[in-house]
Amino acid sequence: MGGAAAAAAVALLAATRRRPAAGPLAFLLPRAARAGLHEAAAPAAEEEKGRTRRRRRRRSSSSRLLGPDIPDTWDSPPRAAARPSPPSGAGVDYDSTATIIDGKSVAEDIRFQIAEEVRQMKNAVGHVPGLAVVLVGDRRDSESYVRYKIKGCEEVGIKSLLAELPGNCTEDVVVDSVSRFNEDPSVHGILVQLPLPQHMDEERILSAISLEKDVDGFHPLNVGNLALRSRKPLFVPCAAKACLELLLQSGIELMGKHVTVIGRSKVVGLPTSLLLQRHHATVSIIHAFTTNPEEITRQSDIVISAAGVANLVRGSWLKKGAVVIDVGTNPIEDPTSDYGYRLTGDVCFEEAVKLASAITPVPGGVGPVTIAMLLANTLDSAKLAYGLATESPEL
Ligand SMILES: NC(=O)C1=CN([C@@H]2O[C@H](COP(=O)(O)OP(=O)(O)OC[C@H]3O[C@@H](n4cnc5c(N)ncnc54)[C@H](OP(=O)(O)O)[C@@H]3O)[C@@H](O)[C@H]2O)C=CC1
Ligand SMILES: Nc1nc(=O)c2c([nH]1)NC[C@@H]1CN(c3ccc(C(=O)N[C@@H](CCC(=O)O)C(=O)O)cc3)C=[N+]21
Repeated sequence: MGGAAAAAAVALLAATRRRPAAGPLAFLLPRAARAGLHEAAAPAAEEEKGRTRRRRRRRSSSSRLLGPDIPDTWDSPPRAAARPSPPSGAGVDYDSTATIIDGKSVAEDIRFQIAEEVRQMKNAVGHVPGLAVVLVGDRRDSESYVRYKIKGCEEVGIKSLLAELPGNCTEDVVVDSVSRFNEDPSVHGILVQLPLPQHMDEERILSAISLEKDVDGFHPLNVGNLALRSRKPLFVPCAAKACLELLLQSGIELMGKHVTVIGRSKVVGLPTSLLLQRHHATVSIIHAFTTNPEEITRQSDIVISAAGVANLVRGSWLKKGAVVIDVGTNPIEDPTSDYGYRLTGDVCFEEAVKLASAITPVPGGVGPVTIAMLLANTLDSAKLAYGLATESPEL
């Protein structure tokens, strides 16, 4: 963001007020056109419209945004292929009163706040946060996700560095790249994009990231501290934080609620279930060996799915009024799309939206908030490095 735009963004921030009390989810309803950060320097009339929109979307007081947060050795059964698609709901009136939780809007608010804090940091210490991304190989999906992360950095004024390594390089080359970023004082966060090529020892590479720069929160010590009630991790994995942020911002109570998490990976399922327990939810975990998963989800107030299986969660898996958070991001063939495929979640949206009280879409739900949380973790890391914070914030 340029100087003028940043100044306008500050003015805009100063003009915002807390969200007026409305229905708990009213401020997250989708809107036709959402002002991006780049529009902060828009002319006065546009700016006034932006202010009104932002006022409507102020964060709820229960949400905590910025925080500086076991090896998986089980054998997996053969991975279930994408389930057969249910009848297409395209163009159909869903006959639903569910709130569609707008992740893009939540992410935009978070980025807006981060941009302001980055500006303040620059004024205070003359430095901005830095995020280093290590990308090994040429998987198209990984390349896209890395692009989103770098674009997110640009939008909020975080410096980004990218190390692109060939898929056939050695593990040592990746570890060396991580080590260089560990030693670079302008880098506050290091992310090694997963999955890594099969010949590499993921645990070894992730453990090479210094604890203070582990903005993905995958370091065993960060995972362990997340699991222990008396401890606090430096960083919490971004997708888990995103799920909690969406629930809290949507005014959804967690204490004593039965939440089912589908998936137990270190990227999403495991940290999400641990974070939910810290918020006093009663958590059930479903994985690939679970029998009759639908019996568990049918009893759940909240279902969070991160299995990576398209259309796994059908309407019949949900109780009426359940809240559904769909983390799954699965490419499925679609000859009508420009690229020949489109992204879909784990949840059969057309069926679930008829039963749920609130639901995240894919795309436009958890994904953009995950990226925003990566920026938040990087900012928090830089705050600690420059002495602007003394400990990681509450989870
Ligand atoms: N939107 C976002 O921000 C993000 C989205 N994602 C998406 O989330 C999904 C999951 O990602 P990730 O956790 O990295 O994936 P993994 O493959 O590492 O883990 C998947 C988990 O789901 C479980 N699982 C797989 N199939 C089934 C099934 N049929 N029934 C029940 N459980 C099942 C597995 O069980 P087991 O442990 O027994 O093998 C495993 O624990 C993917 O679609 C990914 O693209 C990921 C990160 C962020
Ligand atoms: N070290 C590491 N950390 C990760 O956090 C990590 C990773 N590796 N490897 C892959 C998974 C996946 N993941 C996503 C992040 C954002 C979107 C996202 O922004 N999705 C958009 C859609 C994007 C599109 O349209 O292509 C959305 O849902 O709206 C999706 C998936 C993070 N992961």
